[in-house]
Amino acid sequence: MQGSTEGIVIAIDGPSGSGKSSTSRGVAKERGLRYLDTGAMYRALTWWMLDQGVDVSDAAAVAALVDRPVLTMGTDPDAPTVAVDGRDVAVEIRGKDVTDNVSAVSAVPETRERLVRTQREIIAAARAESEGIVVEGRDITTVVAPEAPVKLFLTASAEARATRRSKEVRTTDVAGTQADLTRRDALDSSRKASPLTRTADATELDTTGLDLGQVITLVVGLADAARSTVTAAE
Ligand SMILES: Nc1ncnc2c1ncn2[C@@H]1O[C@H](COP(=O)(O)OP(=O)(O)OP(=O)(O)O)[C@@H](O)[C@H]1O
Ligand SMILES: Nc1ccn([C@H]2C[C@H](O)[C@@H](COP(=O)(O)O)O2)c(=O)n1
Repeated sequence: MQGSTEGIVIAIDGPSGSGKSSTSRGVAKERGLRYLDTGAMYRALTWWMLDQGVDVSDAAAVAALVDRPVLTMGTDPDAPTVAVDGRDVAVEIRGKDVTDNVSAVSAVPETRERLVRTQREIIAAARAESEGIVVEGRDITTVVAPEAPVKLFLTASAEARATRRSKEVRTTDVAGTQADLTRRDALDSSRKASPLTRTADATELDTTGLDLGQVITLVVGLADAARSTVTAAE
């Protein structure tokens, strides 16, 4: 269990489009915490590989280069940033090319070793310097921060997720959007290295019938309860 002298860690996992980023940012803003989007880190590494002309279906080629690019993550929930070798790639990492290839890069064990190491460094710095951090991704509750006092597995029906994402990217092709989310979930859940899974001690929160404000309020409540439990125990 984490002590109150250091900031809290709130770990959130879940499938694509379940609301991890929006919820995490909202909670971090409400409680003055830092925010880390680990998916953006996998996307940034994928962008760099593609930019270098690396064949990302070749795991050995990806593994040989994972330590090359310098990733810099800004953890202010009001303005999170992601840079590769000093270049802001916030827009580029949301492109179709990166989205189509990020699961392949994420499945390479060396990719995960490198990024998990960096994520733990960012978490440790945030805990030392602030009230704590909300971290979201696919393996935060299981691998990156299994000791976090708040562990959530966010879900929503595939239809709800596709409808939300279609609205966000302004497409009427909800079926196509759903197929893309489902394809990525299948890859991320079936890979050998740290697949997306819910552990027994993570609270599952199905947000299908809830709006974003309601989800944020629920998670803030869980975070406040965890903080007061840790403080009372010391
Ligand atoms: N509870 C909710 N109700 C309605 N819309 C929501 C809710 N939660 C998130 N959204 C919206 O759904 C879309 C997807 O949310 P978000 O990007 O936070 O999901 P994610 O799990 O981080 O996705 P990814 O894993 O693909 O990065 C966004 O447009 C967001 O505003
Ligand atoms: N902790 C994480 C975070 C992300 N990934 C991979 C798998 C996702 O498909 C991809 C992009 O993430 P998103 O921006 O959709 O949250 O990155 C992972 O393997 N582990």
